[in-house]
Amino acid sequence: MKKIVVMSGKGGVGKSTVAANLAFTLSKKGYRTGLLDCDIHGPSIPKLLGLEDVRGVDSKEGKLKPVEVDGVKVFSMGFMLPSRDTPVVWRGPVKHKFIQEALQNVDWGELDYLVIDLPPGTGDEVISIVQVAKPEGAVIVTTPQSVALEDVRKAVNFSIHVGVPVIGVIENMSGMLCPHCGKPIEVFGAGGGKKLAEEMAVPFAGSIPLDTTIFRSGEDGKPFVRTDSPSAEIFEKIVDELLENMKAIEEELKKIKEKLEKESKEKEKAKGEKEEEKKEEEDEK
Ligand SMILES: Nc1ncnc2c1ncn2[C@@H]1O[C@H](COP(=O)(O)OP(=O)(O)OP(=O)(O)O)[C@@H](O)[C@H]1O
Repeated sequence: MKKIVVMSGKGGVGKSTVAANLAFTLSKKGYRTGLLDCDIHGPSIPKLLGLEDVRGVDSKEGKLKPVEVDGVKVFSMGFMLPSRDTPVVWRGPVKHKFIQEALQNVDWGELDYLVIDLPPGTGDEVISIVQVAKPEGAVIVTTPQSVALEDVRKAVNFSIHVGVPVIGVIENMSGMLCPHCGKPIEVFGAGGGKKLAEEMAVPFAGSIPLDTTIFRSGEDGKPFVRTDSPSAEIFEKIVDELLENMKAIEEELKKIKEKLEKESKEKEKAKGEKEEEKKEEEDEK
């Protein structure tokens, strides 16, 4: 099971929308997919998928059972909270324990991909989740404004620090088509995400426009990739890009690992030969 975390430098940029639709696109491509919402303070996945009333967990032999939505197995930290209106007022260690239990005890069965929706930012909870989950790739979601882009720098540096490769930066709410004249309007600007990704030498996966279909789908509890909107097609290409990047990074890491193993074996061999020579010299003496 490959784990992909979806993160953002700041809140409200569309991270959960991307996480949910990434999971449904992977499932559409034939992969067995799970979606884990790790945002304790503001779990949005239940709302985006019409699961707000799911409460409590159907546990099987001490395992937490995910809810299946159109072939995608979904589990939200929100399912474990007493009610959707209850704020979480736990201190760090309690939250860490809760996160650890949820991450280790969900009964996913056989999966190809697990998409993890992280809380916004790079705080304590994000560190806990990444340490426990050990993901293979990170997707960073941003919007074009400079305030959001500044936080992306932090998110990229965080990924580098914790050793999770960035498989793509996605610029969300990147312009919209005027419903009257059809011309593009750059509501929050555009292109900043791509520039920043280039600057920080991480892959850029694509831009998603500000689109009323995306907003409406979220309100109706349905993934927008299940609609016939142009944004669904755009998103499918973004997912292809993410998968290609992930594959390329995996191959690169495999090569590095093989090179290091070869070097270590050669070092061991040389060391053995040296010791042998030394022993022979001593014997001769
Ligand atoms: N491209 C878009 N076009 C229109 N609406 C969008 C788009 N992307 C996201 N939205 C809407 O913006 C709102 C916030 O999205 P979402 O919950 O995915 O953000 P988030 O970054 O996960 O937020 P949080 O920080 O609270 O977890 C939702 O109502 C969603 O439907």
